[in-house]
Amino acid sequence: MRTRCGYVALLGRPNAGKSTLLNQAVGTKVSIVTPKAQTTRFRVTGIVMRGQSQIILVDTPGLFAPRRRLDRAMVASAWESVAGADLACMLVDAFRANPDDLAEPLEALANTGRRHWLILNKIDLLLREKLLPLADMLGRMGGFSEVFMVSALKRDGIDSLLDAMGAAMPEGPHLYPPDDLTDQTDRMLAAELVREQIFLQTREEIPYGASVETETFKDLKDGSARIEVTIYVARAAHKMIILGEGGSRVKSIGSRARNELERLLERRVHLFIHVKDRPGWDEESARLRALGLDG
Ligand SMILES: Nc1nc2c(ncn2[C@@H]2O[C@H](COP(=O)(O)OP(=O)(O)OP(=O)(O)O)[C@@H](O)[C@H]2O)c(=O)[nH]1
Repeated sequence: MRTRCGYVALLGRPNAGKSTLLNQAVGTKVSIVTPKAQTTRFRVTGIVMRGQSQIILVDTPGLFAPRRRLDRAMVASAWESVAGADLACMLVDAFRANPDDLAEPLEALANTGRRHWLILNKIDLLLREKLLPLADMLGRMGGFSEVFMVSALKRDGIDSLLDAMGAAMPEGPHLYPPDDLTDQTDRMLAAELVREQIFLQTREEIPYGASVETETFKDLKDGSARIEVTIYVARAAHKMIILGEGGSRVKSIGSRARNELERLLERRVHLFIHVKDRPGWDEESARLRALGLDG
């Protein structure tokens, strides 16, 4: 039997549920999930085997109107993922969908000339009578060749979606070994899990102004890992908030991130967190390059 392999770009407004879908598809956490919008900054791939098909899923930063430079870079990065993909999937939060708000990205997607599918997510929050007309309207607006209705959270409809994706991949050799789940390194995962905790444990603009980098990742003789990460914050005042009274918040960020890391890496982890302020970090092109988002 011939093998198939291809790239699927996952697109969608912030908070549509792309990371949740990616993690469900892969079967483990490869992308951080928070209730707040715009948490995805890296293009993370998840690799899913479906019979003879290898599906390489690319999670993209949220598509939204560019305001600051980092935002523009994130939007550009999302469209770049589409250009390199065999299939583009537009994920829409069916519960909060506003067709007017979607007109522009749907048109832009249709104009790429790539094969594109619509995935209506969060159907667990919606009655069927509301869902079907929405699917019909968006399906026509975006010229989608297929429309799927899923609940990424409840894993409803995910298997049929993956079966269809597998069958839609072009014939070709697999690009990754069959047991690879992602191309995200453990270094990147460590930084992302710390960033996830910043999103979960601080409020308002603080998480959006913070970036996290893994400085060292050492394998120790006893099988554990020694990891040092730095949290860069946009303002000195944010540093105080992230540290918390007597360092209590950064301790809590560190211990939750470490627990997650130990669970996912299946090894003991010693995690050290430094907090530094670097005003205007998100305007620096060097930092954008470090995030893989220059342009
Ligand atoms: N009820 C419900 N909630 C969902 C579903 N899928 C995702 N969510 C929730 O929606 C929120 C956003 O999910 P994410 O997966 O982080 O969304 P995202 O599209 O990756 O967001 P960005 O990182 O902002 O691009 C989280 O609180 C999820 O738990 C779903 O099928 N049903």
